[in-house]
Amino acid sequence: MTQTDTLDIVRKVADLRARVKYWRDQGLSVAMVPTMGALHDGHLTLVRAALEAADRVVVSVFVNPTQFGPTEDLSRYPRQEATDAEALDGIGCHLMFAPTVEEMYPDGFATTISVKGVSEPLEGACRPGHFDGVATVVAKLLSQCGPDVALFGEKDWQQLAVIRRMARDLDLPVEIRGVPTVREADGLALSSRNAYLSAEQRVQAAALHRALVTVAEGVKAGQSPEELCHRAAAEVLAAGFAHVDYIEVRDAATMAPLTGNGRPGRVLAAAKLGTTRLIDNVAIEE
Ligand SMILES: Nc1ncnc2c1ncn2[C@@H]1O[C@H](COP(=O)(O)OP(=O)(O)OP(=O)(O)O)[C@@H](O)[C@H]1O
Ligand SMILES: CC(C)(CO)[C@@H](O)C(=O)[O-]
Ligand code: BAL
Repeated sequence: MTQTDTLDIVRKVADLRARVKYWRDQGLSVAMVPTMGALHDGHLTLVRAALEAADRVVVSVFVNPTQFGPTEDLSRYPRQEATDAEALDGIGCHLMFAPTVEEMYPDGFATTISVKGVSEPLEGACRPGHFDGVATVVAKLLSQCGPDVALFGEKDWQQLAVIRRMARDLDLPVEIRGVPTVREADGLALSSRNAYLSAEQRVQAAALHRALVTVAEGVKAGQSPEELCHRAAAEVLAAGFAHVDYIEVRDAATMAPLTGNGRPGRVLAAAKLGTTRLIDNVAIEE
């Protein structure tokens, strides 16, 4: 098998496995960054961290249909593989794994991974079945690639918590690493879905992060989380958002309500700006 300095693209699980075996035979370590493509600087930050973490980096680009609800944006989700490949090549990524839906879910596919507890509230409650789709596809990607380390963004904090739980529960031989959220100058978390926003909405969008920071600071100062979250939701609506799905303070690892037992907390939110659903979260500093 040849090994070039430029990015290679494979679409078959067998080809991914062959490439990883080739690297393993040379004693090289492997990192994986799962994505749904439409890559932005948040993704590229994960890839740069992966390049620091291992000798070889695989980025998967797969818009996973099973994590989208029937009324969600699967058909209009941005797809731009050529641009993604160029961006990955430009920063020294070694391999892009871009399977088809048939390759990932062949006829007769019948298995779902469901992570209880941590996947149930917040995103799990708003998007029924979403985390089953995420957990199942991430388990498959990790099994197909067999990396030493897999990197995920803290922007999707609950997703990271679900994946950590799954990896522990299934004894997956991989380190799950979180990477801090990359933000625009006004605080908006980079997200592929930001591409849906109009110029006016793009300005309004920063209100979500501002509201989360206010809640986190208030909780740290000893104010009531319920009152803070209630006020934050009102601020977000006043800024132009159409609907707040949730703004809540939770245990950072389990997503259970925070009980003041000294465990780290997180403020998490999802809200709709026009038809675009944005999510974000911030830490409650100790
Ligand atoms: N701003 C960001 N900072 C850090 N990581 C990010 C950021 N945005 C996305 N990621 C991470 O990149 C990985 C792939 O995410 P994904 O392809 O869904 O992109 P996205 O921008 O989150 O898109 P979406 O609009 O679907 O939320 C995930 O681990 C996600 O948490
Ligand atoms: C982890 C993931 C790639 C699984 O499809 C997706 O949920 C995402 O991009 O965050
Ligand atoms: N970044 C999370 C993937 C999703 O919203 O489906």
